[in-house]
Amino acid sequence: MHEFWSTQPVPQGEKEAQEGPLEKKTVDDVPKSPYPIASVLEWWVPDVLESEDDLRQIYELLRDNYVEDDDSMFRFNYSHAFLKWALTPPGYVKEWHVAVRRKNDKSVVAFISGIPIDIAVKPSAGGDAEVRKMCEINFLCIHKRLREKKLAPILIKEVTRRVNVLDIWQAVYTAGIVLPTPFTSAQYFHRSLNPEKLVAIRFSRIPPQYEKFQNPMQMMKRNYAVPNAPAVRGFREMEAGDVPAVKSILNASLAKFSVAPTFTEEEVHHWLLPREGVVFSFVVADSNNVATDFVSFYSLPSTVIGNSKYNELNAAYTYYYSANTVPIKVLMGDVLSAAKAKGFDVVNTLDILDNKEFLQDLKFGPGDGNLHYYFYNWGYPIVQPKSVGLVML
Ligand SMILES: COC(=O)c1ccc(N2CCCCCC2)c(NS(=O)(=O)c2ccc(OC)cc2)c1
Repeated sequence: MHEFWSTQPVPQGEKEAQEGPLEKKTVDDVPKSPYPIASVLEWWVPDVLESEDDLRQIYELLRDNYVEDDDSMFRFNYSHAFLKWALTPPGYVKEWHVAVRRKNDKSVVAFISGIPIDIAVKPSAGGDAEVRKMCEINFLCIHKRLREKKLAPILIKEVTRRVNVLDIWQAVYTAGIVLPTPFTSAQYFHRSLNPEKLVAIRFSRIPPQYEKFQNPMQMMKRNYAVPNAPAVRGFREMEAGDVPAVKSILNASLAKFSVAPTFTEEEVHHWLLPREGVVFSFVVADSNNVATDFVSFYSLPSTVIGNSKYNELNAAYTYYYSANTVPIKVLMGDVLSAAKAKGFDVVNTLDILDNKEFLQDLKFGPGDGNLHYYFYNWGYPIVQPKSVGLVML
C-alpha cells in the first residue's frame, strides 16, 4: 500500500510525528536535470500568461480529465481566465507549471502546478506562528487514457525537484481522496440558489419533506429565495483603494487560525480584487469609506456529466473574508444575494475558517465530498477544519 508515498517525506501514520521538517537537504543535493520520463513523452512548460494557445491546452486537459465527484455527476471546469489567475500570482515561477506532452503530436497528457505561498503555522503547543515560504501544489491531472501508469509520482518528483532547486522544502496541497496523512479533513456544504435546476440535474426527486405540499417546487423556490439587494449598509464591491485596509483586516483575521496564509499588498491585489467571471469581492465601508469588513467568492463551474437538459452547473465557492462589524452569517447572506443576482445556481463551501457559523442559518446542506489537507515535508498534528484558514482553489 502506498508504494510511492511510503518513499516520500510525509507523515507515515506513525503516532506523534515531530512538528516541522521531516528531512533536511540542501540545494546541492538536488539533481540539476529533469526527472527521467518515458521516451515517447517530454516535459513542457506552458506559457499561461503570454500564450492563449498554451493556456487553452491546459484548460482542455482539465476540462476533460480533472476532478469528478464520487458519482461522476460533475467535473470541475475551471475557466481560462480562472487558470491564468490561479497560476500567476506575484512571484510565481513559470517552471513550476509542469506539463507532459506526447513527443509525436505534442498533445498534453498531464499537468501539475506549484505557486509560492507564505504559510503561517502555529506550533500545536501554542505560541507565535512560524511563517514559512512554501509551494502550494494544485491541478494534478493525468489524462484519463494514461491512468495507472505511475505518471503521477513522476510529476510529483519533478515539481518537487524544481521547487527544491530554489531552496523551498515544504508544500501544501489538498485532495478529495485520503493519502498519507491529512492534517485536517474538511467537508463540502452547498446552498441551493436555483433549486429547479439542481433537482433536474440530480435526477433526484424533490426532498420528501416537500411532497406534502400542493406545489412542492414552488415551496422549494420559496425556501431558497434570497433578497435581491444586500442587507448590510455600506456593502459594495471591493476596489483598488481598499487593498491596504483589506490586507490589514484579512491578515488579522487569518492570524487566529493554526494554519493560514499571510498576504502582502501585491498578493491582496492579485487574489482579492474583483475579476470578471473569476473572483468577486466586497467590503463593508464605514462613513469615511474605509473597509471594516471583507468577503469574497470565486466562480468554479462544473460540467454536468451526461445530463441532456443541462451541461453546466454555475457554482460559486466561498473564498476569504474578515467579519468585524457584522456577523459572518450576515455578511455571507449578502454573498448569497450577490451570487444569485450574478446567475449562480449554488454556493459551495467547506467547514474550514468560521464557516460553521453560517451553514445552518443560511440553509447550507452537506455535500458528499471531503477535502483533505496535506503538508509535504512538514510534520504537523491533526487539527480540526475550523482551525484551518487556507482556501485552495
Ligand atoms: C468535482 O465535484 C464537482 O464538480 C461538484 C460540483 C457541485 C457539487 N454540488 C453542488 C450541486 C448540488 C449537489 C451536490 C453539491 C458537488 N458535490 S460536493 O459534495 O460539493 C463535492 C465537491 C468536490 C468533490 O471533489 C473534490 C466531491 C464532491 C461536486
